Amino acid sequence: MSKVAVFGAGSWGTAFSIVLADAGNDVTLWARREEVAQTVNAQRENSEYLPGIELPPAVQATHDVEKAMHGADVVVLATPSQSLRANLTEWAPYVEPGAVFVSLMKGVELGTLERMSQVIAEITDAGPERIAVISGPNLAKEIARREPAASVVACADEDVAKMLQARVHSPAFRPYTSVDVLGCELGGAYKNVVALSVGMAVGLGFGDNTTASVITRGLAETARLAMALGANPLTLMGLAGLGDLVATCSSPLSRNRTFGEKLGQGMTTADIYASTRQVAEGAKSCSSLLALAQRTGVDAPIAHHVDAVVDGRMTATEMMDAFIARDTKAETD
Ligand SMILES: NC(=O)C1=CN([C@@H]2O[C@H](COP(=O)(O)OP(=O)(O)OC[C@H]3O[C@@H](n4cnc5c(N)ncnc54)[C@H](O)[C@@H]3O)[C@@H](O)[C@H]2O)C=CC1
Ligand SMILES: O=C(CO)COP(=O)(O)O
Repeated sequence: MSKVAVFGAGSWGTAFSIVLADAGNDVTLWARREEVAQTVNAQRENSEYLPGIELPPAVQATHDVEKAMHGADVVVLATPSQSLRANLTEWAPYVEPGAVFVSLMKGVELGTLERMSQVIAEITDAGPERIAVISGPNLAKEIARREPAASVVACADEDVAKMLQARVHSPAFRPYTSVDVLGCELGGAYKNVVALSVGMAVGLGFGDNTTASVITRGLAETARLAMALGANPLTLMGLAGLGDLVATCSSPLSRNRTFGEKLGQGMTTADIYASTRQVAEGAKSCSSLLALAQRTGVDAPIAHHVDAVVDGRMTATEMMDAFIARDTKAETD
């Protein structure tokens, strides 16, 4: 059996451990808090993040980094994007030589404006053939319940993408390969920002015309930036683009959409942070994606307005009014 180390025992790290175990891997799940690792091992459940889901015997949790890394040829990273740099700096000395990194994270680092694959490359000595991304319409709770879903495994080296595809293909999880790491990462990070604005529309009481309009213009904005940075446009039409955008913007399970809904109902960002432990990546990545768009010379009205609402400089109502009042133009511009 092949061993995979999963770092981050939150919703997605835990749910993805189930996929890996179902696909025939031996999984060591690293938890930041020792008591979480102990509970997982004793009760076969991560009661805080995935209550009611029984973890298969092939998933063992630990708080010990060295133990988690030992013998693992694949290292899966599922922490919040903004803490990855600090986390990986601590973990890098224990990585097995030649191990492949897989990012499950959907954010862009504040300040550096780096995607997670870029942060991994900077902190470790791994080349692009050792850095992959898995991204798609994969809400953790549904994946943990083994509801059928597809996803994309992207790596610049297609053979490595195929190797990982085989390692994560389970009875309920269907992975497709891609070599477009950048397109997958930007699709994953941007859909969170769009989901925030869709959530705001829902929180304000608007219906499906509004949300469909925002989703569609969100896809146009994502594609504009991703293509300017070199992504394959077809990636944005695929599972890591449109697929994830639709899942996240439609689902009450999405933390980003829920965060937006609360903003739409008038809660402040500080109040929302105080009300949950769960990460909503878009609330930070709206700033980094906006800065990336500005640096690239790309128009990003959704990121611009979402950033203003999250930062308390504008209300959700003012954002929706501003969307409609913008200078008119051709749809395909
Ligand atoms: N939950 C989901 O449905 C999906 C989430 N993702 C992505 O996976 C990544 C992780 O998200 P979730 O597991 O959902 O988040 P979560 O909020 O459920 O869990 C976050 C995990 O990170 C840990 N953590 C928090 N701060 C930390 C720090 N400073 N250092 C180390 N660990 C820290 C927490 O203890 C927890 O284990 C995010 O980038 C998210 O966008 C991707 C696909 C699906
Ligand atoms: O990325 C996700 C689904 O693919 C999960 O979205 P949220 O982080 O908004 O819950």
